[in-house]
Amino acid sequence: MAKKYDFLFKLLLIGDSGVGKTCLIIRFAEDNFNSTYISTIGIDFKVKTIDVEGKKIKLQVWDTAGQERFKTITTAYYRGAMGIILVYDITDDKSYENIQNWMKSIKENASVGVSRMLLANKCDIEAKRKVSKEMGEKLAKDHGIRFFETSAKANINVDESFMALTRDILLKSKKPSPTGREVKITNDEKKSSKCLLL
Ligand SMILES: Nc1nc2c(ncn2[C@@H]2O[C@H](COP(=O)(O)OP(=O)(O)OP(=O)(O)O)[C@@H](O)[C@H]2O)c(=O)[nH]1
Repeated sequence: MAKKYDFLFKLLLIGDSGVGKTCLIIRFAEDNFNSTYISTIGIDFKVKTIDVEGKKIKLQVWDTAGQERFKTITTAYYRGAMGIILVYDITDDKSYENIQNWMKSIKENASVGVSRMLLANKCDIEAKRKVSKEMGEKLAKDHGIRFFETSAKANINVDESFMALTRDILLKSKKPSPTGREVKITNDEKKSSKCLLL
């Protein structure tokens, strides 16, 4: 059977528990939102194929548990990621401060040259904002990465941010670099699964 995509990219979302990683993925992959909070256990993923610059890109988007107790499991997935999305919650300043620790974790566990992006989620709840847009922009600039304020709930900048990161990876994959490879997907990986690896 003919392959239905030109590239397969693995993306990974990290950030403190409750910042909205799962909701961002569900909004992106299924255009849906649920306000019931079910904390991710270990790791999970969803798949979506998008068109970028005339190429069919299959995205395998990995959702990690933000809770510290799953750190050993989740960091094991950093290495295979071609893009890592760091997420904080604009109503939770601790989640913003912790981005530095998540950055450190990338340095320790991810492949050199991985594309990174910073998302400030829950921008629909302006009344409870604790982290200004400027603070987010500065943090992203300090690390030389893209930044978006997003809302999984109100569907703000979700597609745009995933598209931008995918475009960055595609650009890199056209040049010879450690991340510029097409990865194969196994049959077991083809369907989205719920809460793997305890
Ligand atoms: N208002 C608002 N609430 C959101 C948004 N995104 C997520 N939430 C809510 O925040 C809570 C946590 O969302 P999750 O997506 O489960 O958070 P998570 O980062 O995956 O959490 P862990 O799995 O524990 O790491 C849920 O109650 C969501 O409904 C958003 O953009 N706006």
